[in-house]
Amino acid sequence: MSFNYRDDSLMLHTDLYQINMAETYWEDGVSERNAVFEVYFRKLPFNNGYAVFAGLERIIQYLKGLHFTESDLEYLREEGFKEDFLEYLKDFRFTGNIRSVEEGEVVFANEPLVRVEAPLAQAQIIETALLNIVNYQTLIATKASRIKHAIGEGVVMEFGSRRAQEMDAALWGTRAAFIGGFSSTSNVRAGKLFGIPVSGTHAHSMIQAYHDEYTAFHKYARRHKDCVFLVDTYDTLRSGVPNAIKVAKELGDSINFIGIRLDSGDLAYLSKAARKMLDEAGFTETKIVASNDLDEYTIINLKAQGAQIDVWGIGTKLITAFDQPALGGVYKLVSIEDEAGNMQDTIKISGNPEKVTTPGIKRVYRIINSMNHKSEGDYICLETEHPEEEERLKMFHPTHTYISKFVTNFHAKDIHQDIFKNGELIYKSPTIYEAQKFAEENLDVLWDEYKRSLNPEEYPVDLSPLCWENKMSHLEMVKSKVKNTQK
Ligand SMILES: Nc1ncnc2c1ncn2[C@@H]1O[C@H](COP(=O)(O)OP(=O)(O)OP(=O)(O)O)[C@@H](O)[C@H]1O
Ligand SMILES: O=P(O)(O)OC[C@H]1O[C@H](OP(=O)(O)OP(=O)(O)O)[C@H](O)[C@@H]1O
Ligand SMILES: O=C(O)c1cccnc1
Repeated sequence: MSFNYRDDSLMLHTDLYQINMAETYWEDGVSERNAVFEVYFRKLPFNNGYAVFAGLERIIQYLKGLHFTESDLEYLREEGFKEDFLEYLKDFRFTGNIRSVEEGEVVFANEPLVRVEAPLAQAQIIETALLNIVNYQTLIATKASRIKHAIGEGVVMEFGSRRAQEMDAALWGTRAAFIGGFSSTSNVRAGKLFGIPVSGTHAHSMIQAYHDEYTAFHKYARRHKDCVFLVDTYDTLRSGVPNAIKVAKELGDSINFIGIRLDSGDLAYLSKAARKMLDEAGFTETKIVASNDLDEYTIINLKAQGAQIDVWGIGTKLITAFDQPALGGVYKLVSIEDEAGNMQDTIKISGNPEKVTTPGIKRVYRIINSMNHKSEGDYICLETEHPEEEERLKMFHPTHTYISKFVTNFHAKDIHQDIFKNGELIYKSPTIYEAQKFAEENLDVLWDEYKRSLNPEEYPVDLSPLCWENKMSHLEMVKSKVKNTQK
């Protein structure tokens, strides 16, 4: 086994069955037929009322210049793929269209997030990577948003790299967390690659290396003007905080005594006691940083106890999406070109009504009330429809259709952007700061009832009457086909 292919690529970052299906299409002469797939998830993660979309930047990087390298083809040859098909794969490039919601967009269950319109074989092969990217990054951006929501105005540092499911997750996870509202990361490479602010304190090992806090704090301060001293190595209130105060007093203006960090024990009690000691010593501006397996639940609880924590350091429970380790995003075929060159909508049936796919090439509009600028819900319609031109819109629940309302005086915002057109990247990515701000603005459009972390209201994601009728007629068509097969 070798990891040293000079031309390793992400092309084979797919499931074998995708390549087998692509081969089937190619051999049958249908590989170039236009196909439309949609990425969406069926259930919001963490029982949250919304999700924050992330992953587009990596999708762009992945698709740009995607091709089979020599060693990719060599490997497929060894796996038994034949020369004629390998010859076809040699010229593989992504030549399709991508429409996607932007990073930081607030999204909901059952609405298309990314739409791929491409030759069938291409659209098939890229499924695995697209889901891999969107499922993880959206999960982490959403977890980060929940944590940030619990914190409110406070600063939150991302500390997860050491606990992440390997390096890619640490890197892209911290980026997603920044989009979701985090303030900085401890991962220096993420700072370099993405421009996320980096920040950090120091570890217990530094105190242990010098055997005492007083010496360690002094040594650290010689090269680091901005100091956050970790105070819980031996005894927080009897040793850590007094030593930090002593060193800060001795060094005076030659350092910025920015803060102390608590990493164990009763964080509510210790933070209150430490606040008192710092204030009494005149360090009223010195902040208290807390870490230790924190998540939104502990944060809310600590706040309820009156904890005096200004800055939060969050690792494991964010980066591993501890309470829900996967988002179940799927990739479904909704329309495909027939022999005559016409697009035919397709459906996948399930005993579970929530799992029946919605056929057709669609758009998603956020229906924003023009009076209060809050969203009435999302409206999924066929691409040919123009709700933005309507005066009055009927919105109804797609499975419980009796739940309906008429909306007037609204603005319909198309939540997707064109990203690739005929294989060419036409989208200009925002900065990471713009993506974070975009997420904040999108959350502002939601009523608080959808944003609370516990038992939020269900946000309406509705189908247009035309889209719904199209779904019903395909359902009927498939049912009668099945009946005829049984005869
Ligand atoms: N006042 C508090 N209320 C609720 N949870 C708290 C409070 N203080 C700390 N916690 C949380 O309780 C957990 C305590 O973890 P644990 O039992 O491992 O103790 P510890 O303080 O980390 O001890 P150790 O010295 O072994 O590191 C952490 O998740 C921490 O965030
Ligand atoms: O608790 P998390 O949310 O995962 O945040 C990251 C943790 O990583 C560090 O602990 P670790 O024991 O790895 O190293 P240390 O010796 O520096 O405390 C740090 O002190 C945090 O507790
Ligand atoms: O800078 C810190 O305090 C830090 C960084 C990574 C993990 N835990 C803490």
